[in-house]
Amino acid sequence: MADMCGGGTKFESDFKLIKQGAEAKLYEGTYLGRPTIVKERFKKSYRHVDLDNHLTKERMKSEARAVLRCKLAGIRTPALYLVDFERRRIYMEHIQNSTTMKDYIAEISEGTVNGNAEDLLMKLNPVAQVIGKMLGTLHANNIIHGDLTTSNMLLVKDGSEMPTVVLIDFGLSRVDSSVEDKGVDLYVLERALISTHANIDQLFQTILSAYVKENKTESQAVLKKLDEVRARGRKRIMVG
Ligand SMILES: Nc1ncnc2c1ncn2[C@@H]1O[C@H](COP(=O)(O)OP(=O)(O)OP(=O)(O)O)[C@@H](O)[C@H]1O
Repeated sequence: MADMCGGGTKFESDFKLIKQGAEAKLYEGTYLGRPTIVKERFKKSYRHVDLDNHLTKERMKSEARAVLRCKLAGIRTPALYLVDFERRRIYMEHIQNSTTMKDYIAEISEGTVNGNAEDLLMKLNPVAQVIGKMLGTLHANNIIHGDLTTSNMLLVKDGSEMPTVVLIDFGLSRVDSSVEDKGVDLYVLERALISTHANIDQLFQTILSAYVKENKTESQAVLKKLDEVRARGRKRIMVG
């Protein structure tokens, strides 16, 4: 094997496991001299091996395709360095000095006097604008993220006035999409915001206002779909 080195593999000596998620293991290290994150998807033993290989390969392909489309559209994502289908690994840029939006909101909330919602919204306004603009661009380019949560947005602390937001984890993404898909994408984000961050219902409105400006041609149709998806969600909750 090409990457064997001494008793262990070269990969294991070069990369350190940093997270074991539901779908994948995450490693950090250096690849071709650059700080790198490697995402290695698990084998699912409950699935037939051929089906599992096929599904994993498709997911990795759609992840790579979406990242490329984002780059063309000017949306910041980690650069892809290598896609190794055989070992189920994607090597990507390690976004340095970053924090997830989830942690950032929690951090800002802690520093807000008595959890004052107005104060909190004012502080989060610049980053909400950037997120809305980014999502408007994403959808205007027919890219669906598929898992828009505040853990999948990284905020780079580079001291600049305009926040830099990097979108990650495109494992459920698609690049061929309908207005319905876009409505669902926004609904996922709304639910994620409501369930993890109390006190900031208004934040989603700020994100939507910026979204509308960026995705002018179809935003009204997407917002209408969003309303329909919300209504379906409420019905499901009532029926149980
Ligand atoms: N390229 C990157 N640069 C910096 N940090 C990253 C990068 N990719 C992932 N992370 C960090 O690792 C976390 C998990 O990443 P990711 O969502 O891709 O993995 P996952 O296994 O799908 O996670 P989960 O099971 O929680 O959805 C992110 O929230 C982020 O903190």
